[in-house]
Amino acid sequence: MNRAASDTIAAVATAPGVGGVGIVRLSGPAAAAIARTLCGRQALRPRHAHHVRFLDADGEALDDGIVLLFQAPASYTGEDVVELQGHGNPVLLQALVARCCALGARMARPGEFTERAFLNGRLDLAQAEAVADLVAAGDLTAARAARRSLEGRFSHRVEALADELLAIRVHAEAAIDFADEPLETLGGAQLVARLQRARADLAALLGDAERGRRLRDGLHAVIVGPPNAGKSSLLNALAGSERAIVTDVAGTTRDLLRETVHVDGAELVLVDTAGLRDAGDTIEREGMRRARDELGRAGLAIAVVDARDPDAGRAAVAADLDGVPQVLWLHNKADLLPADAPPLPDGALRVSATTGAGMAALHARLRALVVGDASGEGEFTARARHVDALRRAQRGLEAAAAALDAEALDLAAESLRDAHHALGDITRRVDADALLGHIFSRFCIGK
Ligand SMILES: Nc1nc2c(c(=O)[nH]1)N(C=O)[C@@H](CNc1ccc(C(=O)N[C@@H](CCC(=O)O)C(=O)O)cc1)CN2
Ligand SMILES: Nc1nc2c(ncn2[C@@H]2O[C@H](COP(=O)(O)OP(=O)(O)OP(=O)(O)O)[C@@H](O)[C@H]2O)c(=O)[nH]1
Ligand SMILES: [Mg+2]
Repeated sequence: MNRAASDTIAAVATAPGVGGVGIVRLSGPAAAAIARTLCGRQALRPRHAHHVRFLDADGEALDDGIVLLFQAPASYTGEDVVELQGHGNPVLLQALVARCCALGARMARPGEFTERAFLNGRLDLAQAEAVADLVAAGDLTAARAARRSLEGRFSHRVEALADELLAIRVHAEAAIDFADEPLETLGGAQLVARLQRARADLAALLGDAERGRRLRDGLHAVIVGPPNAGKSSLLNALAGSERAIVTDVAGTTRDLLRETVHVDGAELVLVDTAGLRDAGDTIEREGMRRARDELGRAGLAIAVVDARDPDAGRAAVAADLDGVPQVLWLHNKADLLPADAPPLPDGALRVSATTGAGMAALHARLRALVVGDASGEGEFTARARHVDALRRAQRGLEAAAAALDAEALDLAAESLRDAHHALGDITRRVDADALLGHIFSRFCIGK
């Protein structure tokens, strides 16, 4: 496999705009030569910080800064990498990139450094995706989870399972060659037991990946309830700022108001909506229509009712909650309740959006709804792509188990292959050659 790139890429690696320091990164076979010319030096010592002047075509200094050379393969991309660390002025940094291009580099596409790291085997595909997730993480918990994926925690579990499926495939393929014999004599019981274990491992991995996906993508939570229940006040309390207009007039909110909030490390895309009731002018009715529309796409409904008359509130919105995957009932305005208030229905929470009472318990519940109750350990980020692949693998293993049950070995082997390939799609490290290698090394001697 020779995927080594022949061209050298350049880009500003730091965020756009003015900063203390700005970095231009080069990667590829000409990176070191370009850097030597640009810095006017005969040689650059790898992994050594040289303070130099970055020179323009006429030998004039563009800037002064630090140059760093990472020699292949010990670099981020696996190629020669050079960093030009200059002053954080975007005009200067662009001029440095232009100078690199004049000396033989070309502008990098978005993600191309990490793509090269993947193509050179420094990262697998899931790890490369985790780099983007780490950079985009909205808080420390999400960043920690993305870092675990980047370190390979998710990939290692996928690969361990892929290895086990490979072994099961090898066993099944071998048994096909002796199809005249009964499956029992070919270790059929062992095969079934192994497959059973793999299915359990896959189910556990799928659960963790689904939580990882929610950690990354956030949960789409729609706040609904009758007018004046305190929906907009709740949005403001969760957002920590006065985003929505709050008044004591029923029917204040009409438009949908969207706000991304982080609750104990879990991301929620909150949507405030118009109060639901059988009244209102044309504008309010359009607001309610939008609220119901939004509910149809929600992963969670946060149903807010007035704690002093929760039954009326529930009656007003219950019909609209059909089909919403999860519903959290909030009895708001708890501060106005008498001390001897009746007990809450199961799963409901009492809060006060204005005093903050009960908000800590609400945070904990929301976090659990997003990422589950699992302890912090083992958390990693995942993407919809990964969850889809794991589901495909799950369907393959189910089909394989059914085929084995019917002693249809050919079919079982085919489904096992589908499942194995689905896992391979996640890291893109499993390929046909690996299977062939295993099969030939184990079964072909003397045959
Ligand atoms: N200045 C700077 N800071 C940075 C990066 C960078 O590229 N440049 N990174 C960019 O994402 C992140 C760090 N990631 C990196 C990953 C690998 C290597 C690297 O050179 N790896 C070699 C050597 C390993 C070693 O000696 O520890 C290797 O893996 O062989 C460098 C940075 C965050 N901070
Ligand atoms: N005492 C008390 N008042 C609250 C609480 N939450 C909201 N309110 C008050 O209730 C009134 C209505 O609050 P909003 O947040 O506008 O209610 P809403 O559900 O968004 O109402 P609509 O947008 O009209 O559907 C305001 O006067 C708030 O100050 C609470 O927890 N305790
Ligand atoms: Mg409102």
